[in-house]
Amino acid sequence: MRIAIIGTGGVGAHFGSCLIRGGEEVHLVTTPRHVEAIRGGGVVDLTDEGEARAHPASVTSDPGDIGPVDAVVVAVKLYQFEDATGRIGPLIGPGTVALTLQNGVTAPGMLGRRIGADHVLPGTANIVAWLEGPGRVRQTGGRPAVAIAARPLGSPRPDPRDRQAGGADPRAQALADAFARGGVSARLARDIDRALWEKFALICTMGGVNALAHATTGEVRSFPPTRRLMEQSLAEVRAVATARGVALTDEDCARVLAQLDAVQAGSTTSMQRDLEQGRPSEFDALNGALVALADESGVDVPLQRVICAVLGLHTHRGHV
Ligand SMILES: NC(=O)C1=CN([C@@H]2O[C@H](COP(=O)(O)OP(=O)(O)OC[C@H]3O[C@@H](n4cnc5c(N)ncnc54)[C@H](OP(=O)(O)O)[C@@H]3O)[C@@H](O)[C@H]2O)C=CC1
Ligand SMILES: CC(C)(CO)C(=O)C(=O)O
Repeated sequence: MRIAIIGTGGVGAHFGSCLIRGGEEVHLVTTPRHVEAIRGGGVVDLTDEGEARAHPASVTSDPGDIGPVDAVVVAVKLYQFEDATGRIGPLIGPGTVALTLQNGVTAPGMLGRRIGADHVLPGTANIVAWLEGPGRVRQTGGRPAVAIAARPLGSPRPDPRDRQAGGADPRAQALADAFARGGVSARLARDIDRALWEKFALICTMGGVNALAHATTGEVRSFPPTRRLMEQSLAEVRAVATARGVALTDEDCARVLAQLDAVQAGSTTSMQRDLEQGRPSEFDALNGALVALADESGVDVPLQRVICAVLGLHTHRGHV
């Protein structure tokens, strides 16, 4: 498959390396500092298994150098999204699909407004990865996973109770197969909205409450007062999801809580790490976006407001 990846940070560089090693024709679109490093030595991918080097078919800052591809994977931060996708045009042909892997629920709609909903496959990434330097990525915590919408954003939503309705789009299947060949656990999601909101609940809670408490997930979950904040955060996200037509069930919420209980005690999130290291962070596009959606829907989310106020102050000050 001919695949372009926009952004070579934690997510883009690791998945890029996997897709290259799985045999796909991978083109990377990234910032000049990564272009230079990757042209010189490939993508250096550091995992618990050791170091691997992967050489893409091309690496550039200009999508015009690549032209139309079968699939685009958008792997930039939410605050870089509009800028990075503003130049996506040359990569999109009539049959191209573009996968969004951002946390939160806003990226698919933003991309759909730009290139047309029929081209957009919303997705989620379950991975712990970060940049160690230009072209150099560290991934840890076991085999990463992606969930890819079985059908593009513009498709009518099949009734989730009807197992026969609305088969998978062959392009979504081909992309999932490519990830799987690269060693990534890949599944097609018939109800991607539910998957996005579940991940949103996890990230607003783990990232938001951890950063508010300046603590790891292990500390937050084992101290009863902060554990109650975790539970309150999940309940707030659930209320907003329900108001917006995505009725997360008790089982969905129990699954998210079980994930929070299962991650390694020292775990943090990418947003939290960015905040703690004084880098721009996605809190405004995650907990902040949740508050905006809650306001639109008339839902009260007092804890999310506190998280946003405190993290806003940290951002203003430049560090946690
Ligand atoms: N990291 C993780 O473990 C996880 C992250 N996510 C989500 O995935 C998304 C990506 O996160 P992550 O990989 O951590 O982010 P990173 O900050 O590590 O990577 C983003 C990359 O995009 C590059 N970039 C910035 N602007 C552009 C542009 N205009 N065109 C092309 N490339 C550009 C950046 O370059 P430069 O380095 O020069 O700034 C950087 O290399 C986020 O929405 C995050 O929430 C989801 C699950 C886990
Ligand atoms: C919580 C986690 C690690 C799950 O993939 C994540 O999404 C992030 O750090 O941004």
